[in-house]
Amino acid sequence: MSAGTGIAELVGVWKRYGREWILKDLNLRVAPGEVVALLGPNGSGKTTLLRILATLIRPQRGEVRLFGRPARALEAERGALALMANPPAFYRHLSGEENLAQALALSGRGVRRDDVMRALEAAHLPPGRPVAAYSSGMKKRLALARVWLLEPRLLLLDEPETALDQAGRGLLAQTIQRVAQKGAVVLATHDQAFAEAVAHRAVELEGRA
Ligand SMILES: Nc1ncnc2c1ncn2[C@@H]1O[C@H](COP(=O)(O)OP(=O)(O)OP(=O)(O)O)[C@@H](O)[C@H]1O
Repeated sequence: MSAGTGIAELVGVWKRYGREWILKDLNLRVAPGEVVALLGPNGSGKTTLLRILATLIRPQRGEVRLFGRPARALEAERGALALMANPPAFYRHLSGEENLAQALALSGRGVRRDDVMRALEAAHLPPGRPVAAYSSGMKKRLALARVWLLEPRLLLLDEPETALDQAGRGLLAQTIQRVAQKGAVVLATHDQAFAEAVAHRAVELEGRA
C-alpha cells in the first residue's frame, strides 16, 4: 500500500438487484485510522455496501479498491478484511472455542489455543457451549472475539450494537478503536448516538425517493 492510499475506496459505484438501483454513483474513500458510519433508512443499501466492500458481491458499475488495489486482485489479502454480519455467522453445532479455532485455521494463521481462551475470557463467554445455545448478544460477543484474534485491517460491521448490553458495547467500542489504530472500520447502524460516539464521520445513504 503506497503512502496516501485509502484502505477502501469506491468510485462511481452502481448496484442494482433486478431492475431496482440501490446504489447510484456512490463514492467513498476510507483512510487509514478512520471509522465511518453508514446511516440511512431500511433498504437504503447499507448492508449491500458492506457486502461490496467485503467482496461478497460486485457492483454492476464502478471501481472498488481495497488496500490500494482493485478488489478483484485481493485473493492473497482476503484475511485482511473481516465482516461482522447481523446476526453474525457461526458453525452452530460447534462451541465458541471451536468456532474461533476454526476461524484462525481458515485464515491461515494457525491455531493458538491460549489466545483463543484469552479472547473468550475477555468476551465473558463459556468455551464449551455450542453456539446454537448462545443468546444473540453472546453471538455478537463471539464475533468480537473473532475480530480480536483475526486482527483485520478493514473491519466491516453491520448493526454491531444490536443485542449487546452495556459491557458488550464497551467491548465493541474497544474493538473498533483497536482496528482503527492500524486500519479502518466501516459500520452500518440506525443508532445515531452510537455512530456519533464511535465514528469520525457519517455517510448517509438516501434510499428510495
Ligand atoms: N439478494 C438480494 N436480492 C434482491 N434484492 C435485494 C437483495 N439484497 C438486498 N436487496 C434489496 O436491496 C435493498 C437494500 O437492501 P440492504 O439490505 O442493503 O439495505 P439496508 O440499508 O442494509 O437495510 P436495513 O436498514 O433494513 O438493514 C432493499 O430494497 C432490499 O430488499
